[in-house]
Amino acid sequence: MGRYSDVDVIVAPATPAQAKSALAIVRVSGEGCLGLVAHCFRPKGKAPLKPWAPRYGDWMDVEGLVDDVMVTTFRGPRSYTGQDMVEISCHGNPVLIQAIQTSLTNLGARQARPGEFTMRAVLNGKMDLLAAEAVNGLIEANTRYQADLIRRQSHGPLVTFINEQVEQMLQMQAHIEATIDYGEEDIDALQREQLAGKLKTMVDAFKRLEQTARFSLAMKRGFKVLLTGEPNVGKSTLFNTLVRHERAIVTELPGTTRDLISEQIEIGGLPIILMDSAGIRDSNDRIEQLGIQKIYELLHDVDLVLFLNDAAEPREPYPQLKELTQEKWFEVVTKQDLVEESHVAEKDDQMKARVPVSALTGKGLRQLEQQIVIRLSTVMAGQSVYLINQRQEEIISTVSTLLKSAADDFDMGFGEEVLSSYLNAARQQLGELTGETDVEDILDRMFSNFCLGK
Ligand SMILES: Nc1nc2c(c(=O)[nH]1)N(C=O)[C@@H](CNc1ccc(C(=O)N[C@@H](CCC(=O)O)C(=O)O)cc1)CN2
Ligand SMILES: Nc1nc2c(ncn2[C@@H]2O[C@H](COP(=O)(O)OP(=O)(O)OP(=O)(O)O)[C@@H](O)[C@H]2O)c(=O)[nH]1
Repeated sequence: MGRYSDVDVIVAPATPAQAKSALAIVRVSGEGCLGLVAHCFRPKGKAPLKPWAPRYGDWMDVEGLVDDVMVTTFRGPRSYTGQDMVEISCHGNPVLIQAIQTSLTNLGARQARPGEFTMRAVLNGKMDLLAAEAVNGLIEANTRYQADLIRRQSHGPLVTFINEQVEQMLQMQAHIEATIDYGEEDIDALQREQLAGKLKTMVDAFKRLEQTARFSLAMKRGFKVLLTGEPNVGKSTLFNTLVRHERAIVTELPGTTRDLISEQIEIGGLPIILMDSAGIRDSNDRIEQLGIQKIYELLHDVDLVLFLNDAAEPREPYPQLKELTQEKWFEVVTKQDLVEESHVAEKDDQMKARVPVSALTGKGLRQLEQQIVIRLSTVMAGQSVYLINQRQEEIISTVSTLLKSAADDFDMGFGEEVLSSYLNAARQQLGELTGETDVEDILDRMFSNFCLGK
């Protein structure tokens, strides 16, 4: 079990310990915890405690009655941690929660470290590292959409993907070994070409996976969507309409520029930081002040740009926009109520869509929101595997770089053994991702971010 002893009985509140609430749960895990609990808990009635069946009774400490509680016992290995466990459900008062904990630490239990219950679950084979990270992700999720993504991921698609890739790498390496061992000469050109082809497929797969991290990050901090366009096209009006139309999420918005008015809303389950660039585009003076560079930076910093165009006096989109990738911006034709229907020309290609709206009548708003969601989730389209946190992102990014270098070096004519050593390094990284190598180091770093009692 390495330096992680799990013989200690650990105790921690699994619910907020500093706030008052109707109920609270104190969690206990470890060999002998049922005995400790027997010292403090007096169930009503004579029947003995049965595992997995909650019982009502009194919790006592040396001073007397602490609280009337519900106690559920679990018998290892059929528990969350895989050990004997107890859950004490008491009244949600910090004083009572603390008293229950103290009554147990006085008997020899110790306060659990953050994430230690889940760490034990990993060490006891109840879940793998990625599933444990998903538990934390679930607790941190801000929207239902995000929770769903994380839950789906925790069921193993990432592990399956990694295992498949590692298998491929091993096959390539076995192939290389075989030719190095038995062949008097180098691998022939055809075999090199095949290896290069496989490597390229692998590089692409990891690149796609790497990009999903951007999406997950945005799911946490919000997707930045910027409204731009000439003065008077209706930016502020559309901004206000979208904000009122959707439930506004009131949170702090770190990192948004002062010159921008912004508001966090939710569209189609995606958290969105809607920004009105009125402050920037207001007058030519301000554009001069801020400099073209600033606008460039802003356009590149946000996830999506809506170029608003007045239906009655359409203009050419800004040249800066045309330098962005196609999925990163689209045109919104405003004030449709002022023009004939025939002006509403929709383009065929979805990525070149021009969305007609009227903030006045509400026409086209649904389509606009749909288009925003489509654009923002393009990274995820057709992708069943994705990354949910920074640790995963860092590892996949390293693997991606290693494979890219391998492909480049191989193209430049380096030998197969060079390729093989890149693959070794990549497999080592992937082992860390799933927890096959260096588990304890990873556990240390990973679980320090968890909630107490989890
Ligand atoms: N009261 C309570 N609610 C909770 C949890 C908990 O631990 N306690 N959970 C904690 O995350 C979540 C539910 N997840 C759980 C996962 C596994 C087990 C568990 O005891 N598993 C055993 C026994 C399964 C069985 O009875 O068949 C096992 O896996 O062997 C319990 C809860 C959310 N709600
Ligand atoms: N008929 C009609 N008028 C609109 C619509 N949207 C905005 N307007 C009007 O257009 C004018 C400009 O709207 P704003 O929302 O202030 O435009 P803006 O782009 O934010 O303007 P600046 O703050 O100067 O950049 C106002 O008089 C609005 O009432 C619309 O959908 N239909």
